[in-house]
Amino acid sequence: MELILKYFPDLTEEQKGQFAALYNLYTDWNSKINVISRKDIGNLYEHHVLHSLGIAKVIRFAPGTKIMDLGTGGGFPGIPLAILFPEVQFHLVDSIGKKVRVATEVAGSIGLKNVTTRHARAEEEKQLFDFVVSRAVMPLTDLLKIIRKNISPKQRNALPNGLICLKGGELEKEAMPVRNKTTMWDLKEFFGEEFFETKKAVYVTV
Ligand SMILES: C[S@@+](CC[C@H](N)C(=O)[O-])C[C@H]1O[C@@H](n2cnc3c(N)ncnc32)[C@H](O)[C@@H]1O
Repeated sequence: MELILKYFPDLTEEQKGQFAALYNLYTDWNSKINVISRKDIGNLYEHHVLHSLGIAKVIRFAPGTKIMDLGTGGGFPGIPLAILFPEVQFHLVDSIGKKVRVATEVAGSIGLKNVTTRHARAEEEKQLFDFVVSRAVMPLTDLLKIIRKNISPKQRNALPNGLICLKGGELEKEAMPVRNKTTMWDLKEFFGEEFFETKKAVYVTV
């Protein structure tokens, strides 16, 4: 929790309470439904919460922005981002129902009003969004094929609408989209912990 304050010092008391509550909630839910590797639960704040918030270091979403988290699992990166941006709407989608249930229960327990969840394949989702975010779901080019239909033509942020993904060191092997403008940030520029040494945020306009 101190780790979140180290990089996001301006949190309100409500946000601090919400981030602090995640530890017990995820420890409890993860013992019933596996959404985080069990040996990694002790690293919840560094490997999952702070990692998710890497997206907030590359873009500050404007109030009213609509975002889909594709393949959210237990709620990453959607739930940490929804805590940080209470005026932004997050729609968390996953094809595995019991994982979506964890995301729904955690969001409800901490009183998030800006989160909706859906048990579906993202291919079935018809709503429009300004951005799609995603962590550890599928290669960029596959994500782009699925979300082209979901990106709103209306712009309300400094960065044009598109896809923002969290990626690990495997990115070198991945094909980069050629027709879209792609920007990459090393998360080690923002976060000093060794875990972030190879982690990247990738933004692709759609
Ligand atoms: C490795 S998990 C990552 C979960 C979460 N994003 C995280 O970082 O903790 C990948 C998730 O993507 C979901 N997924 C894969 N393909 C999907 C699709 N086409 N539509 C919706 N969810 C999908 C899986 O069900 C799984 O929960």
